[in-house]
Amino acid sequence: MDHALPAPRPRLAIVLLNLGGPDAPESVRPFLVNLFTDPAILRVPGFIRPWLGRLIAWRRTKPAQENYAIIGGRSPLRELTEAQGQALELALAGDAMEARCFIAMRYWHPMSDETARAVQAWSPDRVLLLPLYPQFSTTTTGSSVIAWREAAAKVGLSVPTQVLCCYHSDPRFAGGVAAAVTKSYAEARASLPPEVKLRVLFSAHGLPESIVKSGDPYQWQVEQTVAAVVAQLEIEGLDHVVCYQSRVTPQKWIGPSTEDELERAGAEKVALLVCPIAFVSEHSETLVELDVEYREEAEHFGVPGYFRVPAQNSDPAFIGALAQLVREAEASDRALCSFAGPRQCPKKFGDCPHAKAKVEMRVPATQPA
Ligand SMILES: C=CC1=C(C)c2cc3[nH]c(cc4nc(cc5[nH]c(cc1n2)c(C)c5CCC(=O)O)C(CCC(=O)O)=C4C)c(C)c3C=C
Ligand SMILES: [Fe+2]
Ligand SMILES: [Fe+2]
Repeated sequence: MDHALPAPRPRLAIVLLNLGGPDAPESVRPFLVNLFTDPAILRVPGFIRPWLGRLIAWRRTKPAQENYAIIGGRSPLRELTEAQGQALELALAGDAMEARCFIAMRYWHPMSDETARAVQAWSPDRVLLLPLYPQFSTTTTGSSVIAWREAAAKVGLSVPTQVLCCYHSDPRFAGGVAAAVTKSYAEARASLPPEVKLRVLFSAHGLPESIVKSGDPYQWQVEQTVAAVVAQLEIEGLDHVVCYQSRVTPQKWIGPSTEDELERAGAEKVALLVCPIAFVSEHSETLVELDVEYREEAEHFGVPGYFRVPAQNSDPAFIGALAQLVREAEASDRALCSFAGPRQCPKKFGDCPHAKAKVEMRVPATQPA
């Protein structure tokens, strides 16, 4: 009789990349310092950044704390991301590889350093960096990948690593969003008088215009996502707009702003269904900015109805889409957005099968000490 044990399954460490959020009121300031001293966010000469970043963080602390106070003093992002990781592991449980999910947040715990140590201790055969940002931006995925590379180099983690840079027009991802929009649209329609028109605002996080002008593909990818979602919506005479929220610096940001769209809808007496299109999890910018601040503004402008599509969180359609993307990455023998070495910036970060466009990226090469 043959008693040979089956060969162990290859191990795949999936590192979910997200922004992170403060876990207590006293974490708000250091979280903001981490954010505003990131060269991908604050694009000023390196010698000014630590000072200016701390100053901006200091000024932003009180309003941010007030926002977090509305949702219990902390961001729900860690728990929601952990739940996404568990759901993804479960979805991949029957596959040929043994997949384990880890979380690397960019600005609050668990951050890349601690996660890289945990990944190293698990001894994976491969690593897949999977951003919880459907669209690539140098400020989000780009920054997280740079931080991961530095952390991996520090702990000597040198297994083959792939980056799934973006999935903005993935039909399964878009299908999940479309299903959520369809449901919310029907609910909103049912609660409105028939003569009141309903408009869908696809609201994405904004970016300073200068970042987009320097080659960041984010805005283009957001538009691709909206087109992919709308293509799957079967809503006759759909009225929809792409707009941008969460401006936090005085520079010019990309538009139209979600706030301007609230004002326009008020003037036109059109009801609104707001769909977050660049966030896959609920957090302060959906639960506070969209649900509290913008709702109040909509009322102020006389918008005749204000509704919101929930973020995906661990919705099975979203997790199923991620599982398929992981399988496709596994089946591919090259990095989806390849990068050469631990400190080397990719020349073409956005040039991958998912980006469907060749975009020269100018990603800051170094991280703050
Ligand atoms: C210049 C500043 C900022 C840029 C550019 C930016 C881009 C960007 N951010 C997200 C997603 C998230 N942002 C979150 C919080 C957050 N972001 C900024 C600033 C910029 N973001 C600040 C100051 C904060 C802190 C909250 C606040 O002060 O209002 C979060 C997490 C929030 C949570 O509750 O945990 C996410 C997620 C994207 C997608 C993006 C560009 C594409
Ligand atoms: Fe990509
Ligand atoms: Fe942000």
